[in-house]
Amino acid sequence: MILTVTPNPSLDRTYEVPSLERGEVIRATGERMDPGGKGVNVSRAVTAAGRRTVAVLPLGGAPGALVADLLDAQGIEVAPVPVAGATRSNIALAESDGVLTKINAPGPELSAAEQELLLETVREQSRDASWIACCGSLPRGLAPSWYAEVVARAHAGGARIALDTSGRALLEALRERPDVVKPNAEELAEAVGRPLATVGDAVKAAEELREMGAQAVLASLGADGQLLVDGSGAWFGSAHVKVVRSNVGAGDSSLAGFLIAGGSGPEALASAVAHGAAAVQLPGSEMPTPDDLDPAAVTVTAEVPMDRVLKEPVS
Ligand SMILES: Nc1ncnc2c1ncn2[C@@H]1O[C@H](COP(=O)(O)OP(=O)(O)O)[C@@H](O)[C@H]1O
Ligand SMILES: O=P(O)(O)OC[C@H]1O[C@](O)(COP(=O)(O)O)[C@@H](O)[C@@H]1O
Repeated sequence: MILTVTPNPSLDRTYEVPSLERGEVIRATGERMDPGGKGVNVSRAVTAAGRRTVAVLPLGGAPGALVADLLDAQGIEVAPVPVAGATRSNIALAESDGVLTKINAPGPELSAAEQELLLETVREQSRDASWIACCGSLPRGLAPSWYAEVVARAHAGGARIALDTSGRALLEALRERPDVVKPNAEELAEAVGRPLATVGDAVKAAEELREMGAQAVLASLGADGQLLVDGSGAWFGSAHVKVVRSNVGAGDSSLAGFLIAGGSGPEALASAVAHGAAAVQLPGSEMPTPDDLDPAAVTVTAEVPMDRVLKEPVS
């Protein structure tokens, strides 16, 4: 079973708009609502793949009830932690030229009792988990060391941990040696405090995260593909994508693909790339089913193109 932990879930609202004009009334041409948050999306993708997952998440207020209903409709097993504050709503504005603008709300502050209940729920649900995926930003109330504590507890219980977060929450958790971390290019650049211009820059940054404690780094580089750097070396994976519809949740879909395929090595990287490529061709944060995947379009190589200039460099 793959357990996911999303301390700050969301109701994701996507509006399709012709283009963004500041200060104007913009009429949306389409809208959709998805249950969101990075771990929630991992659970949606794992469920879409026909594998068992349980999603632990705080839920509160009317948006929280809606997230619960949407997850129920998708057949996702949830271990909810009831909280007094309302679950946040995150907005994505998808322009017709493919540019996406996101507004992520801070979310409710968790009280001391709610924090304790969240940790206790993670502990209870961890019993038959082979992997625990801890994903997304931390809500107010949780200390930046929160994920570090979850990693330490999971390892003590014999589970492996995948961590997808950023900033201090990521840096503090590295000391507990998470089995895999999944930064995107911006998060990787922020973690090492340097810009990334080439694939080689990303490899060096990933190696630095390993020196700081990560056992493996699955770095997603948007349109440029993905890198896996672990104790035995580095691999680069990419896939041809015809039309990008929405990249919301593409990283989450990738992480799910990686874990479903065992969570280590080049085959897991290939699955991560296939899941990311499929996700960007679906609307909103819809997660791919096996029928959406095109493994033949994926290339994985140990000959990492170190000098390749990134299409989406991070300055
Ligand atoms: N514009 C794109 N074209 C092709 N593939 C993409 C594109 N954007 C994302 N992907 C695929 O989805 C994966 C995850 O996307 P990325 O933007 O790196 O992650 P995140 O959603 O975490 O920010 C990428 O590594 C790639 O495989
Ligand atoms: O916890 P954060 O960093 O605010 O991110 C939450 C958002 O991330 C998502 O999981 C999307 O993930 P990506 O940013 O990887 O595309 C949304 O569902 C959610 O709105």
